[in-house]
Amino acid sequence: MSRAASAFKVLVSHPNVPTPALELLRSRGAETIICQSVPPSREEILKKVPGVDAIYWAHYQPLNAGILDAAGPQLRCVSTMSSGLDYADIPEFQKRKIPLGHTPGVVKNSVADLAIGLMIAAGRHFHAGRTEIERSQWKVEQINWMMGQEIRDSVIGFFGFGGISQAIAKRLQCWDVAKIIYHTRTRKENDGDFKAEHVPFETLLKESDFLVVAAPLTNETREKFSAKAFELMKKTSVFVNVARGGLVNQTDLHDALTTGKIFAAGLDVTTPEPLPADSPLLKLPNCVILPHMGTQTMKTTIEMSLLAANNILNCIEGKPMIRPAY
Ligand SMILES: O=C(O)C(=O)CO
Repeated sequence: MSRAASAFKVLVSHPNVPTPALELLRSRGAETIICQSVPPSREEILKKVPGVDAIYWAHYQPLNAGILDAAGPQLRCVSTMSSGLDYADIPEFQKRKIPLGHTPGVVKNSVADLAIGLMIAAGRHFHAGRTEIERSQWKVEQINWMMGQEIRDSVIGFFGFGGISQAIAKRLQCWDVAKIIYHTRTRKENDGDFKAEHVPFETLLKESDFLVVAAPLTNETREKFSAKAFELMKKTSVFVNVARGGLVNQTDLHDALTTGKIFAAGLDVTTPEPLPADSPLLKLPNCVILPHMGTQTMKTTIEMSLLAANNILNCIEGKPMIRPAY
């Protein structure tokens, strides 16, 4: 264990941060100031944050100038406990030269597992099938009932080809897929490891049998999947989003699912979150929706929490963050 830094204060924005991460911070000299509200209350954060050396941001509320101003000029660093940073005002951190860390990498396995679950659940009518049982509509005598899409012999397309997409591609190596294609701004050096091919966005849309979205939400990717995109996709295609709801125009997705432009969708992320219980998307038989639980396993949550703590500790101890955001 490295030398304990002199005492410093860390504001922890959520009471459920795993104990190993809190113990790690304390073992290296941190006094942890833990917010108790669930869901986190901005009022409590603003009350407790003045004077801290570091902020451990463990939820998805805006992380912006308001929080940095309230913390004060002694603030040395912030780490989120998330991979995505769409809720953080990164330019504001850059302007103030405050290091910001996050937790990509460690999320890839649990999100990849869930994405494959969604590919199958949406492609094979898990939601509609369950509903039919509840409605006593189990039509097992009909040979063409609940016909779904198979992963075998399919073209699997990825929008984004970072850690999560690559973890999915790695898992699919033994699923007898026809081809793996992906679209990113630039070609990935290691795509050959996954027998994947870089293609233009339009080709991704036209050729994918399963299209998985696993890219950050930025100004460039916002609503990238709208009517124009769904129009180009195969009528038999399955659309899966494990990234952020904001990459999709949900009204257009609803239209694509109800008019047969695409076959089905599996979503772990929506806009807004939580999705209102009366959302029209929830009424669709060909849409499987989960409450943003890609990283919800104990193993991954602990890994994320430790990485966030280590980002902060590195910074306090004068070393580069393990996963800096910029
Ligand atoms: O880490 C993230 O950004 C997540 O969305 C967790 O599911």
